[in-house]
Amino acid sequence: MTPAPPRLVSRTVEIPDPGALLDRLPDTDSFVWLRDGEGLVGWGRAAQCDAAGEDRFLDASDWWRGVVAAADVADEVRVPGSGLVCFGGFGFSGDPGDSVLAVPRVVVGRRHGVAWLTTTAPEGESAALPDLVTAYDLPAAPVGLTTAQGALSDEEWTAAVADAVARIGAGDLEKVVLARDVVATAAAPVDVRWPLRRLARDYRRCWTFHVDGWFGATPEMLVRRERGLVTSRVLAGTIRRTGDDEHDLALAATLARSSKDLEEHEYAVRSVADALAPYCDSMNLPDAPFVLHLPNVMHLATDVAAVVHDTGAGANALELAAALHPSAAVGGTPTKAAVRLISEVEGMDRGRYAAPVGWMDGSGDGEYGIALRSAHLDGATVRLFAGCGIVADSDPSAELAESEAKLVPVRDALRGE
Ligand SMILES: C=C(O[C@@H]1C=C(C(=O)O)C=C[C@H]1O)C(=O)O
Repeated sequence: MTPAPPRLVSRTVEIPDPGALLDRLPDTDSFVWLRDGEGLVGWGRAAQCDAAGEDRFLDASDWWRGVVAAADVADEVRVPGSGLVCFGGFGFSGDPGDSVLAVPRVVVGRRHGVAWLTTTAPEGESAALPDLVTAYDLPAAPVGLTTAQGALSDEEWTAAVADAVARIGAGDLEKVVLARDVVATAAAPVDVRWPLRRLARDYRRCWTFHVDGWFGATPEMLVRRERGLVTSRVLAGTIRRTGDDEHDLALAATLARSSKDLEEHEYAVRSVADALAPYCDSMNLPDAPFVLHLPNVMHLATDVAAVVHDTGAGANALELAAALHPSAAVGGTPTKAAVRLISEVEGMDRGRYAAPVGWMDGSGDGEYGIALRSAHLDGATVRLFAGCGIVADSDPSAELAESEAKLVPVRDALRGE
């Protein structure tokens, strides 16, 4: 049961350039969605819906529709992300599926150079007036970090990959994405603003996020809905970078021609296109993927675009995310068989790793990324996750190396300068 929607009062005003948005964040209960200096940061909770189970997305979306219908909103900026907004983080699987949709008390946003401040409070309570002038002390670096294996040892995980390859060979399924976790422990509680700053600085083409202790910098946009235009960035097919630019370019060319990677990519694009089709018209699917260069890896990437049926009453960003999750990029093909195999062989609960994370506004516009290159912070413990698409000719030790490369962003972000 989701809670009855509260009546919220929300005010948005344009503000002078607030500088780096991450510098405005206090150290408690923050929400972050940033790419290349733009996006939203927030803190405090004016309202919250906890959801779980198979219906977690649609329960949360119904709650949000109720909140929006009851709210008193004045928004002088009127762009996607201004006015009333919620942040959401969702469980990967429906069991237990622990998820949240929360409305921050304060949001500071920037889009195309225009900045705004939104304050929201339950009716009858006065809104928090934030202090955007005081610079906070710089967050301290994590101290005394040690790293340990997660649910499976390296040997156990490569054995699970080999098992999955055999199942694919036997015709049980075509592709499955298997993930592993690694646990880092610091000597004192970690201030999430430290890794967030590093990720936002080093991974500018990714979306740096934080909701409820789940943070990371994802390169994969599950769905963006902006005034009725729907886009999705599909990734699948990966090569590690070597640090030698010339060699990396040659590797990128190999990636663009690799039949294993192209096949894996094709599954992922098809799953996104099929899932969006019932909600959208005029879909544009590029003929061939491009190579996305990130500091740690390169991916085959395809940007899918479409127009949502009936902008006003049509599916909102969260409902589209619900239709898309789990895509072949993080589940596999066919989805049901892949998700079953994941729960059989991974030996861990993914929590919110590889699930939708992002924000949505009162018009249903928003962005939900896939929570990859991510971790869960709980006090002094950080649990990092990474996974790989396994197909018929996957080599378990190469997949282990690929998962290590995908752990690099968060690992590096936790290091001191
Ligand atoms: C599962 C992850 O990444 C996904 C798997 C990829 C692959 O197997 O090539 C590439 C990008 C993502 O879709 C991860 O980063 O943990």
